[in-house]
Amino acid sequence: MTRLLIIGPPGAGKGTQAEKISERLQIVAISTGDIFRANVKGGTPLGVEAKKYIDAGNFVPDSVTNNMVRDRLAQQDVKDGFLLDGYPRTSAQVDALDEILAAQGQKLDGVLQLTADDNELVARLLKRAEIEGRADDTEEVIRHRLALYHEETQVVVDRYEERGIVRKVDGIGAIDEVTDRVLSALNVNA
Ligand SMILES: Nc1ncnc2c1ncn2[C@@H]1O[C@H](COP(=O)(O)OP(=O)(O)O)[C@@H](O)[C@H]1O
Ligand SMILES: [Mg+2]
Repeated sequence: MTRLLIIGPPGAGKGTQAEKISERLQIVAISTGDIFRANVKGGTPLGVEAKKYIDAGNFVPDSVTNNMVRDRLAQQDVKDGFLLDGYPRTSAQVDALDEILAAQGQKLDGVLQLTADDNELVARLLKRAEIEGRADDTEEVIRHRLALYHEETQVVVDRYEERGIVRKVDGIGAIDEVTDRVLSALNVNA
């Protein structure tokens, strides 16, 4: 049973690496961004609410996001472990996740921090925009999301660092190279 988070700025490769880790460790990867985007696409009430924030590169409010994660972590497929991608992004979300897990008698095993410099991130996201056409992958919105990461999410890393559970991985390089680094940081044989 493994309970992990992957954290890093937009474009660091969280989604890319989360897929590899979840396959290798046989745990479910949960991306809050993907869940929101699916709801936006499906026109659900949650999606309609979330869209206003996401399109502008802002965070969906903590209360909405925390409730969504609480519901998701109550599902059966999470029982063998999980890898959260894109959550928590604020200090209040760290508290909420602690509460959600404590209520189940659980806690986090590790936090994987993926790093890359801003210029690399912008370049990757502009390229992703060509492929996926995400509404929040324009240069202006990307810069705003990076600023928000530095302002709001760096503190999340700091809080987990105090607990001594952060494993930092350089996200620059070929995808497979980064995966090897990630797996060795998790003490998994590639
Ligand atoms: N190691 C890498 N080198 C180059 N491009 C990468 C790498 N990892 C991911 N990418 C690309 O960068 C973009 C952002 O990756 P993604 O996994 O969606 O990041 P995040 O979920 O952290 O925002 C994607 O288009 C992906 O193909
Ligand atoms: Mg992502």
